[in-house]
Amino acid sequence: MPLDLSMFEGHAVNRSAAERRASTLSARRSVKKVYQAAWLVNAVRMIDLTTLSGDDTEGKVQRLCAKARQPIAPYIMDGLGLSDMDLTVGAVCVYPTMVPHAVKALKGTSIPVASVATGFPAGLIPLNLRLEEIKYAVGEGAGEIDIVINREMALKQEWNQLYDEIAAMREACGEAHLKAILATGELETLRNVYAASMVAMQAGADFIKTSTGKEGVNATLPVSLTMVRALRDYGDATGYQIGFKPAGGIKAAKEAIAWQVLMKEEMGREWLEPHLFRFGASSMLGDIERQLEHHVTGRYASSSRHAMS
Ligand SMILES: O=C[C@H](O)COP(=O)(O)O
Repeated sequence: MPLDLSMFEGHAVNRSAAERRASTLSARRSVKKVYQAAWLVNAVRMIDLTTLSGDDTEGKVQRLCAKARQPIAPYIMDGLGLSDMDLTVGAVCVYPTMVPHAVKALKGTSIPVASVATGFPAGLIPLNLRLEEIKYAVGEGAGEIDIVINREMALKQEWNQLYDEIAAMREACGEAHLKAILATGELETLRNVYAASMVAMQAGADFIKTSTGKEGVNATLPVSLTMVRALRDYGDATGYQIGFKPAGGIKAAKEAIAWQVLMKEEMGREWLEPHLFRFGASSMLGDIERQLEHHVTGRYASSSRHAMS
């Protein structure tokens, strides 16, 4: 199916309105304190627990996968009355050459392995190599592929070319899910963010994702609101449900609540499930565990920089 430009051409996004709306998503106003622990546990189910560093090793990936299998210490789960719950994160996200290590370490679980691909994070290698990288990661066992879009095409508003590239990536993924990283911090305008979201969804993305975590500006609430409105408009027009993944710089438990409030208010409860929402985060789980520990014991065993009050 060719790209339908009418789904986004001429669509204006008012930045200050998006910023105003995002600033009212304060966790304290929308989530009663007594329910915060439940929202934090739900956030854990939706984390793509990530390591994307130059010094990644098999051992580091094994430790990450152990945490993915048991994200919250058993005594905290007991204290929450959740000792029977088989809580895991949503996925583990790694570089392509780390996929076999993650697949091995997650054997026997239903936790998917997500791999970045297509020349992450800049994507500035020829398309045939980007497609080969997808096929390599899928061949090694990745069930989810996080691709990066070509920012030059988005900045020049070459939407048909961008659509063709993402459609080719979709095909290279085969059965694997495709998450399209827009790198919104590099797209200059919210109008470009909205258009790129629409192009990615029309080209077959299962999820749209804000950032690689490597841009100067990564996930923000106003940009997320723009993307979520795009996926809502796309759903209204086509009937398809597309997932959303904010990623990059999300570290604090209270941020996990703010993003869930955004999804609940804009999309409804259904978008608070791992098949339609993920947090891409390398360090947020640690703060969530500290806050849950505090909820159970009334104290922090280790110092927390991100108290929820
Ligand atoms: O996709 C996930 C991001 O790369 C994670 O970014 P972060 O390390 O800032 O949490």
